[in-house]
Amino acid sequence: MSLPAPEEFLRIARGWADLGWVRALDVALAEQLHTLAPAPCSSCLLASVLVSHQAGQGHLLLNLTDTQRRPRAVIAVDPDTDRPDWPTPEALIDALVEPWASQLTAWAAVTDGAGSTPLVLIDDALYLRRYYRHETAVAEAVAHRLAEAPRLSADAVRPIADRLFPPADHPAEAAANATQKMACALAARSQFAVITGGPGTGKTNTVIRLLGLLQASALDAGHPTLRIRLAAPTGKAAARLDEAIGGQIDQLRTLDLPGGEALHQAIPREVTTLHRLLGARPGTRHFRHHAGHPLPLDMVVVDEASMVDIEMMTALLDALPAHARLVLLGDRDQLASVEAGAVLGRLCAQAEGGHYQAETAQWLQAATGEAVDSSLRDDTGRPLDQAIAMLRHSFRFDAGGGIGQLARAINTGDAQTALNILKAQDHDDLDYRGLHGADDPTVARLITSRADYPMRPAADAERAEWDAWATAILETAGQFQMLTPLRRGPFGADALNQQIEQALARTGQLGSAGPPGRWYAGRPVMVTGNDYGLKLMNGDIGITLRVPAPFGDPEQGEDLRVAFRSEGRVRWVLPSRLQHVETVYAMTVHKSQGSEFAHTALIVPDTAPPVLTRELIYTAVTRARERFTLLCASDRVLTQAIQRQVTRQSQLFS
Ligand SMILES: Nc1ncnc2c1ncn2[C@@H]1O[C@H](COP(=O)(O)OP(=O)(O)OP(=O)(O)O)[C@@H](O)[C@H]1O
Repeated sequence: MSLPAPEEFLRIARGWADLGWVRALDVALAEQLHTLAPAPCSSCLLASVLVSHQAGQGHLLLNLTDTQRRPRAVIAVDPDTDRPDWPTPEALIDALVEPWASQLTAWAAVTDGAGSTPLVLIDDALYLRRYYRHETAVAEAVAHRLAEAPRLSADAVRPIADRLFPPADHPAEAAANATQKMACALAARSQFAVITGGPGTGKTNTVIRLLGLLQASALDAGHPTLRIRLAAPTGKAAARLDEAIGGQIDQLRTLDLPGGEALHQAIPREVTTLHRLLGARPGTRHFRHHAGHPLPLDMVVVDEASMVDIEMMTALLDALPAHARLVLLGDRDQLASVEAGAVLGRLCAQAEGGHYQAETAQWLQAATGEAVDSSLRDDTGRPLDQAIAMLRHSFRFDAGGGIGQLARAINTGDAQTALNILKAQDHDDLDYRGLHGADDPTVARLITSRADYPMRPAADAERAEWDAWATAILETAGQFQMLTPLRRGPFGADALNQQIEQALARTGQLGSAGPPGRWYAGRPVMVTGNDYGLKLMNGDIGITLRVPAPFGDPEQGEDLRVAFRSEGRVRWVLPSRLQHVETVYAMTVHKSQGSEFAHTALIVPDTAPPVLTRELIYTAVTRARERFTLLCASDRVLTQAIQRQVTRQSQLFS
């Protein structure tokens, strides 16, 4: 077949949008571009629909060669959809005869980055200009920081590093300590560093020691201490880091570091969100801090960096003063942000192999007394590799534990071993249950049989008692979380939440199920957008409770309030003030990122949606601290998911 004329193509593309194959937004872009700069042929408009579609899938670019080679990897058409009598995207991609890139070069909407055209073509990578700009800005800012000479001499680092990481007795711990010590020194050496590792590998422990090292050496040299802020992409992740660091900072006191009390005063204990740090302006994409008004800081540490998308990373690098250090912490194997650009994944793509040059290895040995393993040496390693440390020993999941073994099998794509581990029933921390359809009562039973909630205070109790009660309830509710890959459909979070509400109503655990979104005592909700007025952040979880209003005065009657814990205290919010919340007996795995629960249960549906990937299953499993349950409707779907790894299209750090 031959390609249709541009106008006819746009009509076909609108049909694709009606069928849900692409977004209306993707077609609107092509229409707008064609109005501004008429396309010489429809292959140009096809490319513009696809590059926008790719952005919606989290990719920064459309690779033209790969798209022609494997159209289905870019746009998979649902085989069950009634096909119209017009061509599919795949058929049109197959019909391209002329070299696609040279057709695009002839279009006024495309340049190689010069000017301000909406599309940019670099070799055979087509970008929306916005993402091209972000990718270039992030790559340049990181390269600039990496090019700076080492900040600290190995001789200055050594005595402090030795105190920070005293020798451990147990061989496994001694090895983990040595890796953390090297990661800490590596991060101290340059202005940009990444510390990656799975759950409980000591990223936080290492970074707190890094802060101790930097502040102690500043004090030792008679310099002012660094102005440091700790941040995370979501409120929930910030709160979790906040809880984790207190004890680890206190441990520093026992290590006899230079600087004494002044050192402890110089270690920040508060964690903020990136939005707050940069000064988000409600309703705009702009921040108060940027290159023209940089952050008044010498160092920023970002935890859960896998959730940081390219746009946020650009904004952060833009707002950092040129001299400031940036340290990113995160698990590179976790799901990337839903937004475009898997920045941490790209940064750490080679982390497994180390790739440390001789100079780095010598510096590390001098700074820590530890030798870099020969398997991690590579004299052709890139400057970026010299600033990336990977922690490999988990203190949370012992080597013999089920969750740790399962996470490892998933990460290596070994679906058969993962299934064997799950089904062997010989790990106390794992549980596998078959699901017979989405309305299998097993799902609701996990919620209705939850631990009992603490006793309600007396009606005339003071506010402090209600706060303590709400805290205990939030803790109990936070012990278990049901996770699903999907939002919609029978196995999606929306349907599961309704099903669970109905089951709770049947067992008398709530008044009546009512329509979705109705407020009732016991309803757990998650905030889905930052609300600066209420001091609630995206990802914060609250629980609806019936309490005297006002507290301490039962005569006035009772009312529903949603209790949240934020910034170390309970915040009671009127339900009507919560504009962006959803019920979270079940939540999507994407929403669970940055959170952790004693027990999680993951639903694997009976068909494989594109979102069900290795990263998603790994993220769900590693949300569990003590116990993981798999509710599996199809072993085949689980196997396919573990074998499917997403590669976000991008040229960042390539
Ligand atoms: N070198 C070490 N020796 C002994 N215990 C350690 C060491 N490093 C970390 N731990 C302990 O292991 C646990 C996990 O450490 P940490 O919180 O630093 O890991 P993490 O990688 O930041 O975890 P997460 O994935 O939850 O962010 C903590 O209880 C910590 O005290």
